[in-house]
Amino acid sequence: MKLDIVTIFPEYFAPLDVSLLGKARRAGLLDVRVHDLRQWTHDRHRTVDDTPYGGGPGMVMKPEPWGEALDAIAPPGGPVPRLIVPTPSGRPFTQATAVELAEEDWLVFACGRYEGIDARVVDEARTRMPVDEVSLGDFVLAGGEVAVLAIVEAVGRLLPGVLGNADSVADDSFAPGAMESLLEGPVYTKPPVWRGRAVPEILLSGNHGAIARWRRDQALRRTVRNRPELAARLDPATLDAQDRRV
Ligand SMILES: OB(O)c1ccc2cc[nH]c2c1
Repeated sequence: MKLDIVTIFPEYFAPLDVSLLGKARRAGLLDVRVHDLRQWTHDRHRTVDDTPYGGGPGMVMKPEPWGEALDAIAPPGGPVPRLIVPTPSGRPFTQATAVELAEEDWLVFACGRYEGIDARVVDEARTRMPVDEVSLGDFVLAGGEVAVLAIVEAVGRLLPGVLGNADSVADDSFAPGAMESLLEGPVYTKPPVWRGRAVPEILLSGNHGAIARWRRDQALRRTVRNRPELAARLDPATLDAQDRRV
């Protein structure tokens, strides 16, 4: 998968050189290019923002540098990427979104700053590529960079070969299939007793069927407790009276 990231803070993406994603890049599974938006400015101050039409606080990112950046990265008439634009006003980014994006060959990320990017940039981009404006949640960051890091990690870990144990993806919270709308339950490792707290006996039993049932029950309990709106989506048959009580 090819990723192009456009930002005025390229240094934000140093973390993409470490851990899983760093290994994936070195293994050739991910081809990540980070671009400084200011390379597409032409004035002495390398200006990327200006005051908002209609008044109001803050500054807005100018369309010209973005237009030139997208033209340079994905020349019109050439191969077409999927443009991802993090914004607090975007559609919710979920595990299902990550799974969908992991199927793409080429993603371009636009990191907004200030009050956002001039709306004509996305409008114009939509005439020649798919554009997803996405939000990580009902909170506001100072720009799109942290959101892009999160999205790149959520998508990158789904690519074949990136995670050492591909099975763990299937057990993710929200993973399509058995775990959809379910939170992962608690996990344990050695020692068997730590500060007087023992690992649940069932996990030491070797009874894999019983362990699977216990884990699902724990996932259901945690989902009912922490995300009742997700639990409400579950088939009632999978939630018995005891689980609903948690
Ligand atoms: O919270 B966010 O995902 C986000 C994304 C982009 C911009 C641009 C300025 N503030 C932003 C916040």
